[in-house]
Amino acid sequence: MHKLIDHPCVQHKLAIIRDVETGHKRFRELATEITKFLCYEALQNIPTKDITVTTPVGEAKARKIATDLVVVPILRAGVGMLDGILELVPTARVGFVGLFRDEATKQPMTYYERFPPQIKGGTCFVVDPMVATGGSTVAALDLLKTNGADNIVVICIVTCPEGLARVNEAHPDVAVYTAAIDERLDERKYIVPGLGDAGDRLFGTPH
Ligand SMILES: O=P(O)(O)OC[C@H]1O[C@H](OP(=O)(O)OP(=O)(O)O)[C@H](O)[C@@H]1O
Ligand SMILES: O=c1cc[nH]c(=O)[nH]1
Ligand SMILES: [Mg+2]
Repeated sequence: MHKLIDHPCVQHKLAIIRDVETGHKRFRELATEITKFLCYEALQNIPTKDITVTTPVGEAKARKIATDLVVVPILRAGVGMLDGILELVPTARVGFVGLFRDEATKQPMTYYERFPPQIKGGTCFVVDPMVATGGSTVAALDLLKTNGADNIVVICIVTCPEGLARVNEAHPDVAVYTAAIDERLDERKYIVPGLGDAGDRLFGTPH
């Protein structure tokens, strides 16, 4: 399952973050701003509990979030989405998956994993700006599930049909929230038109 967030505010920011002229400072700011909108949408279906609060005037029926939230950025580029989620959900816990895509084989290589115990029973948000072949996302989801997570949502900024199909085939229970579903992958397995190398654009490293 996937959900494309087509809201004008998201699409306006997406237009700027895609632009090759946008530098790393503005790119980082936009990644945070876009992530906040995507996270807001992804939070729509999290468990809540009914409570009663006493206002100065009377008793009000109310709802509070009733799940532990764990954000899991995929290093490195996923870190660019962490602040946006934490601004929206400051109490979220944070786990990390370190993965990079081998330049030659395009296969994800895992170099780090660290999760809080609340991935079991809580709601996990895996964040990475790009779901290209989907290999990195599937590897992160495999790791999380092996460690006991069973309620996971993916938030990305740009994906493509191939990546969505791969994630959906391996993990049909996981919803992917995205600001864009682009046309295709090129011969280097970059998303076209995409936004280039998200990690390099976020952190100002040369590609
Ligand atoms: O869907 P895939 O085909 O697996 O590609 C997407 C992955 O590639 C990028 O990371 P990269 O390997 O460049 O690592 P980095 O974040 O350290 O730059 C991106 O941030 C995803 O993690
Ligand atoms: O288009 C792409 C594909 C993989 N990783 C990126 O950063 N961008
Ligand atoms: Mg990169």
